[in-house]
Amino acid sequence: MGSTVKGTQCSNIVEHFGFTHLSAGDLLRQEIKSGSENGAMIDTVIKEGKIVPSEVTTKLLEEAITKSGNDKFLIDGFPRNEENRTTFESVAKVSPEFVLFFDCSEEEMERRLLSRNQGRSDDNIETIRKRFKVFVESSLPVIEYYESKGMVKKINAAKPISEVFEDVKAIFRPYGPKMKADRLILSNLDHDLGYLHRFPSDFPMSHDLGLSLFTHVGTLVGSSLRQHRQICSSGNLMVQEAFGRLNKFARAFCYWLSRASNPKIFRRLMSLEGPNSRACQSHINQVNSRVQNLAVLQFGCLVREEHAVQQLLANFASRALGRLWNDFQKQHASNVLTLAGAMAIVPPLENISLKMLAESMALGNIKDYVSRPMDQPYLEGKRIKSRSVAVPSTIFQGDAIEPKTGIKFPAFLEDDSSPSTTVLVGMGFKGVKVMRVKNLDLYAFDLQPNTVSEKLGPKYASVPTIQLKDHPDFYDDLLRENLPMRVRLVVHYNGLSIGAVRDVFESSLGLRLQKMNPNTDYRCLKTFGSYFNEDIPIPAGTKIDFCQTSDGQLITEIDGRQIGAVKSKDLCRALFGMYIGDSPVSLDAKKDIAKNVAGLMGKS
Ligand SMILES: Nc1ncnc2c1ncn2[C@@H]1O[C@H](COP(=O)(O)OP(=O)(O)OP(=O)(O)O)[C@@H](O)[C@H]1O
Ligand SMILES: O=c1ccn([C@@H]2O[C@H](COP(=O)(O)O)[C@@H](O)[C@H]2O)c(=O)[nH]1
Repeated sequence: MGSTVKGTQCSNIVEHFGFTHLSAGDLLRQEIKSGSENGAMIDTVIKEGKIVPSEVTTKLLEEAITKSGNDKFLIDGFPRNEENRTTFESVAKVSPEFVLFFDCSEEEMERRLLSRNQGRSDDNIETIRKRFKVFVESSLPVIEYYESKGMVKKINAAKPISEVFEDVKAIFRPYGPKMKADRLILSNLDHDLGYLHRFPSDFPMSHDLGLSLFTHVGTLVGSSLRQHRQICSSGNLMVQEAFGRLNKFARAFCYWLSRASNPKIFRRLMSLEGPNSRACQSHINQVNSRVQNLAVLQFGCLVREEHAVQQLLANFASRALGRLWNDFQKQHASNVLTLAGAMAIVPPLENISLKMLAESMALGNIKDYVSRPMDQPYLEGKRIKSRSVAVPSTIFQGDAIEPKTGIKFPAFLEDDSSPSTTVLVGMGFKGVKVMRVKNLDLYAFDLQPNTVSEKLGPKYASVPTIQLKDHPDFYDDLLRENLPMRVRLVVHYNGLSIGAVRDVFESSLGLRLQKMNPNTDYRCLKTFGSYFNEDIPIPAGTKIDFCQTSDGQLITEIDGRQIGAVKSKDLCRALFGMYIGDSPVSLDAKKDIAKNVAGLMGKS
């Protein structure tokens, strides 16, 4: 693609056709901001309008591909030269389905880039002209190569954005969510009863299979269960309730499945990197941990086994979990009803949103369970103790709207279904100058439910919720335990500069650090401040996230993009102390957080 409209059109394509957008230029710019060892070199190359060495860009793309969990990618602004192309193809062992070439005159490109106004170091006339030269010398030969293979689709990019997108849509339509030849076969909860369900032939089998299932499976489970006379004919209310939960859980599971385990990615990792590679193992571990959590969530409350129906359900569930892993390993279309069987024994979770259920299936390690051969009774003779991972109905069940500003905070962070998923436990707004910057006084506080229960549950189990918010040690423990947590600030007026944000944080954190530990190493603060680069725009609506990891890193993100990370437990404590420590930004919000944390620990 030429440099004219790529980013703009890629956003449209992603929205309509569900690809993962990987902009090589964006990945390189992120690398500069992350302060990595290659950062300075990349910065110089970009300012010169030249091309970064292939191995650097290829590695960044590979990492992003692995991380995405998707199998449909829109690679933007790459390969820039023949060497890029051959390096990527030899590493990734794939070539593109087709190449989009946006055609536009240099004058028009120049005009657009000069008015782009995103503070990019290469949006100046000298660099732009150098980039044009590099494009003709190095990038055009790549286009010619793909043209010789009949893979280039040319689009007139001189037209207005919406008209360009009409042409783009015509090209992408055949690649959108669409039925492939294969069919998904769903067997009944119990094979012995001989019931088999097939999806209709127009059932969509795209990369977002799970999301489509999300809508289909509810009806399907219901109809399948109705045929399961042995269980349903009794009209037993308890059985109906169990199936209601099963239905809901199956749908939540499908949603989760679509985001967490992607057999194609897994297969690719297996073949490219080998089963023992780090990437492959980390993917396996991720899925393992979710399966583990699923098991805990389901079997943790395996109650009153003497009841025949429960025994039957437990039996289905036990077999189903074993199959889940085997299906995943064999890249079979998942046997959804079998999986649904795993949902049969569930705690009463009616008030929790499907998405929350899906997202709460995380954490843990199930290596010793998943290696069991298929159909070996999965949990026979084993009782997993409940860790109460479900998010209670006392806390935010969906997106929460901060009442004074109308700004929405997600109950879960949208793009994260990993074990580090945090849930919203509090919001704060003061409407007056906080930390001397009025537009930064709105925030949300997120915590990871399982870790909270695990670390604080034992100590505070016997303390009534009402007392918890005034308990002298409670907030200290929250701050001391290195719990994964996040504060999201939302800029709610225009006109705030990143420099002002840096200044207020530097001075507030400096004071807190000094109070906490007069001998602290202030270099962490300097490093932290250095991430707030003057050219980062922060208009109203910008989200600034501070995340603490369990190993004491403070990660700063702006609109989902990491701008820096610094490892310092003191700095983490100082930062989160601003919200749940002494003299917090909002005392009400601090107390709300305590109440919701109590909920996460299973208190009502
Ligand atoms: N069809 C169009 N008509 C007018 N302006 C457009 C059109 N498409 C994009 N623009 C504007 O042109 C500028 C550059 O677009 P964009 O950032 O999408 O280009 P790009 O190809 O991704 O650039 P680069 O390769 O430098 O990252 C933006 O300010 C965008 O709003
Ligand atoms: O594969 C790549 C992609 C980009 N670069 C460098 O980054 C800038 C900006 O790229 P955009 O795609 O326009 O955002 C580009 O001029 C190159 O200097 C690269 O080296 N390799």
